[in-house]
Amino acid sequence: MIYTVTFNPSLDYIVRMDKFTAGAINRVNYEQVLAGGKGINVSIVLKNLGHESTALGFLAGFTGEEIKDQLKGFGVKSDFVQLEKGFSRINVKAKADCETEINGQGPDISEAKREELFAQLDKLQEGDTLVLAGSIPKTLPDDIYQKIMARLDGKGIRIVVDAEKNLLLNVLQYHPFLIKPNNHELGDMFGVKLTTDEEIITYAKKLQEKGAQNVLISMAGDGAILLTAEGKSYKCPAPKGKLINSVGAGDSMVAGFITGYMESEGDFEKAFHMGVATGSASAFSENLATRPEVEALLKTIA
Ligand SMILES: Nc1ncnc2c1ncn2[C@@H]1O[C@H](COP(=O)(O)OP(=O)(O)O)[C@@H](O)[C@H]1O
Ligand SMILES: O=P(O)(O)OC[C@H]1O[C@](O)(COP(=O)(O)O)[C@@H](O)[C@@H]1O
Repeated sequence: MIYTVTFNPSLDYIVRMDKFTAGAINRVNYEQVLAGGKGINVSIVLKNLGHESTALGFLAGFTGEEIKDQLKGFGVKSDFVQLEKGFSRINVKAKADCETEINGQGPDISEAKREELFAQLDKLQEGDTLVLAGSIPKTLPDDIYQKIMARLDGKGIRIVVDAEKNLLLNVLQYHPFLIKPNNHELGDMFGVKLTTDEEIITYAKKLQEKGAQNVLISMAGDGAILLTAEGKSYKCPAPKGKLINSVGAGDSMVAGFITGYMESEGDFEKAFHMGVATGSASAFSENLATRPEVEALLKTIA
């Protein structure tokens, strides 16, 4: 069984306008409200690709209700811990000549509510896959993913982590099966700007030295690089297409990789190609990738 955890789910308010001017009234010509947050996006894309998962995490308020309803609409199973105060955040994605994102901070999560999630995770079994993805509300300590991995250590659960900076660095000692920073996040972790593939591979290897098994580095329109635990490396350019909405492309890549890995019974190159095709299929679409869109792009890669 696959479980995704989103500590800080969101409603993504996606708007388009011809021009965005800071400090002025901007009127939009397109708007959409989508359930989001990294683990949630992974669950939606897994479902689109034909795989069941259960979305876990925390929801609050009227926005939380909408997120739950949208997931139901997608046919995604969920079992969120309900918070009594506050509301799940709203993340604004403003697309004009350039993209501006304003991500909310999210509700407080008490110790007792955290324990409720931990109790759910204690029920995971050998062979399960767990995706820990996205930021955490400011009120939580940034060793929370580490605490979860320590708790599940040795149980034979395949853990995938998609998070930034310390949240990710802190878990490496527990040997996550897969991590997926993008090239900018990888550079930020080491305080450097990475420009060439060689530099990216050098720093991705440092994450392996710190304990990560397989490291997938996404590079938006430049495709991706995979370093496997067995010491192999793969590079794949992104398929050609028109960029429409890159929100959720990284999450889609994670879902595609897991799908490719399961369907090929552990072939990393196939998983990698499926990941790239799924990321790009989402980037080339208003909504998250569907299976036919992914299959069409996969033919251009593999
Ligand atoms: N402009 C684009 N053109 C083609 N593919 C894209 C584009 N942006 C993203 N992708 C695909 O989605 C994957 C993940 O995108 P990226 O933006 O690197 O992730 P994140 O959203 O985590 O920053 C890329 O490796 C690529 O396969
Ligand atoms: O948890 P974070 O890092 O604030 O990111 C949340 C945002 O990331 C997304 O999950 C999209 O992520 P990606 O574009 O990296 O795939 C949005 O749905 C959401 O608004």
